[in-house]
Amino acid sequence: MSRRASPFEKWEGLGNDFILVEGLPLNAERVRRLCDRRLGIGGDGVLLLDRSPARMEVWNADGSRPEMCGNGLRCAAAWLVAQGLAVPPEGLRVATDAGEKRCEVVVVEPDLYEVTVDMGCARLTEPLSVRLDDREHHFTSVDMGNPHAVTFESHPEDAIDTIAPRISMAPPAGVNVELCRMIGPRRIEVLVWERGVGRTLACGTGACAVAAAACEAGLTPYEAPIEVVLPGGALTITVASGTRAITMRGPARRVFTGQVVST
Ligand SMILES: N[C@@H](CCC[C@H](N)C(=O)O)C(=O)O
Repeated sequence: MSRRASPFEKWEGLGNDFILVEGLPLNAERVRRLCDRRLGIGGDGVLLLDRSPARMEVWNADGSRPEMCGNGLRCAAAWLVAQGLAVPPEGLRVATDAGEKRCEVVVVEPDLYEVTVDMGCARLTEPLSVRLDDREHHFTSVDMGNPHAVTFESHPEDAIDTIAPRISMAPPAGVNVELCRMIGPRRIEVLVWERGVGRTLACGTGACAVAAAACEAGLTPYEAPIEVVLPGGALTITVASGTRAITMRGPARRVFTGQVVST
């Protein structure tokens, strides 16, 4: 039996880590094996990338296919630049299942990049209320291409591991859950439970959804940079008033390279 080796790179954005591959045939089972932290490479997801035209396809660690990934997109854009792709003056355009996104990539040091992304417009959808263990939980639903349930209600300390996984199963397709606390006029602390992954150190689309929900609730102003502080670090998010068009700025780092070996 012949063994084929395909190159991969491992990248992370605030500890949200991804296996980046090009031209590797994927299915749910293969993605689960690649993302397994003991039996595979380990990661919160796999990003299948094309250079020309630039495109990112996202897979969650459980083998499901979300529409969009903010931290992943910063990694994908930085990867394209690291491959030597010529970047037009107006920035890089990367196609995703949630539409084309414009990215600006700055090299900070070898293997570390700062990426600013036009994430498109946050869309507020039907609020979500869930009754669990005799308590009603209220969430602002925000569509960033993928679905988010955001709350500023106070919760017990373990809620991210106890309540959030149950909320994340909300029909029809599940949601990413963000438990938030204002810690300054333009600073928000957030814990994330990601659909198809579990608790992660950061979520880019989640940070955008949180900022949009906070502006909508009058907790922080539109048009000014908001610092969203996640366990893995902070992202800077700006929400335009009216359109709710969002920009996200944060790091992307190449961690290692290797080969996927398969028979
Ligand atoms: N980590 C991501 C979001 C990845 C997709 C998400 N788990 C979903 O199922 O929608 C981000 O940085 O945005």
